[in-house]
Amino acid sequence: MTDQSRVSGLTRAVGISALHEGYMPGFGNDFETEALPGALPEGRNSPQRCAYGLYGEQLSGTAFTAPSHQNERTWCYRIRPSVKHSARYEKIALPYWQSAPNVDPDVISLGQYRWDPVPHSDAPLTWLTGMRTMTTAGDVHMQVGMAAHIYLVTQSMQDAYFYSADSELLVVPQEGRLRFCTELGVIDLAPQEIALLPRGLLYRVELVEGPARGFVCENYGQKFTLPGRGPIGANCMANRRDFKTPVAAFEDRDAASTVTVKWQGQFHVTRIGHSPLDVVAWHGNYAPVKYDLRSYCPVGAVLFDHPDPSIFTVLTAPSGVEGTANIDFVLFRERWMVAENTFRPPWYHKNVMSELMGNIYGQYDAKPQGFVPGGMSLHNMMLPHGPDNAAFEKASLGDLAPHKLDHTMSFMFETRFPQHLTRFAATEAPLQDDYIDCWESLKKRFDGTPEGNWE
Ligand SMILES: O=C(O)Cc1cc(O)ccc1O
Ligand SMILES: [Fe+2]
Repeated sequence: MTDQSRVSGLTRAVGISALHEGYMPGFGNDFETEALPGALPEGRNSPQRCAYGLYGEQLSGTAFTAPSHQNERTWCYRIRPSVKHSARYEKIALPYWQSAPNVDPDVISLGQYRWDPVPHSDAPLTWLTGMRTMTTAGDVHMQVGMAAHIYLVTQSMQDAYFYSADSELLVVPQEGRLRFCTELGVIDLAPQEIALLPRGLLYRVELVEGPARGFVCENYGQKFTLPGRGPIGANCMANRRDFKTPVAAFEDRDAASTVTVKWQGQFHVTRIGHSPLDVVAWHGNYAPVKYDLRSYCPVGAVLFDHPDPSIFTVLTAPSGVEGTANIDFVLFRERWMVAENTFRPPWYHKNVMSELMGNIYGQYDAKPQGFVPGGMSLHNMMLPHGPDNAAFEKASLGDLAPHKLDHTMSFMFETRFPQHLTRFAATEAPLQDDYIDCWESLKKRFDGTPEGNWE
């Protein structure tokens, strides 16, 4: 790998093939990449002296002794070891970025909630100051649970870097374009794509096209992975080859800079004199990744009935309980509806898991009105929900010819833990006070006859 180019101030390898435009394909692969020829040691991790005078450093994403099929770590060869990017820390306040447990006694989380998109303002907001926590679940101190955030970004982070020791971040853009300049390479991200930023990975976020808005699932627990497909077999849903990890990229830049660390729900800042994005080469399987949601291949009912939405799981973050996720990331995208003699939209239900949904674009079949792009809804643990009256009537009385659900992309962060609204979600965000009225006009159709009353 000898071809380097300058991208966004970072020296970046072109990668194994120009086809991948600076990304390497695969999910959970053991990758190797170097931005300077010969920077990666051959055959060992810790040579006596690394090429170019680099320092070798391991980033451990799992316990040393995690089972080998789950063990994740990356070896970095960098200009300075990370300990040089870390001086004395001061605490800073980022009051809109909250962590679990965050139970506000004045806020009622029991309910069905829906929000309009959190609007942009004139305020200059970065990835850190523009993060707005909507719900939290579990306990960050125990590494269980999650938080759901909205981000509003109008400004790049300048000479400012960040990592979360608390969590892995799943980023779901809805508007605008961001560039994540990470220790391990550059990820460009636009709506209909997602990115996973592993716990401990240091990065800076640039605004490429703004303003930018999107959703973040902050996963305190075990990493997201691909769900087992069971009898579906080896293909469909999210395919491994469609995930993309950036090639190595580094900065050799002296400038007064800050590094902010999220640790145990609190934010700490340290000041350094250079860019910490100085990894020239790396190899390993603990790395950021992006994925285009348009490559998700949905599998569904081809004759009758409506399967559980787990059929649309893109990624799952396991909890200690088998089959009961800390978080499932579920995608409702364009697809054909063909089921015969079937109520095709989501059924009415109560769920032991709690369901937070976001709309990326278009119209969601269970809620033709009110659940708009950029908006969110929460159907908390064991709280009944289902299609609104308009969706129910249309699906019950409509023609059941094959029909394409087009122009639609919504998602769900589904967690085994109840979600608590933040004060921001309950009082500042545009909560729709009348959301529950969408079920108000559901009529009693029972009239003692087998047909029921469909007047
Ligand atoms: O509540 C929702 O809209 C999400 C959902 C979708 C679906 O197809 C079946 C069940 C379910 O919870
Ligand atoms: Fe649901």
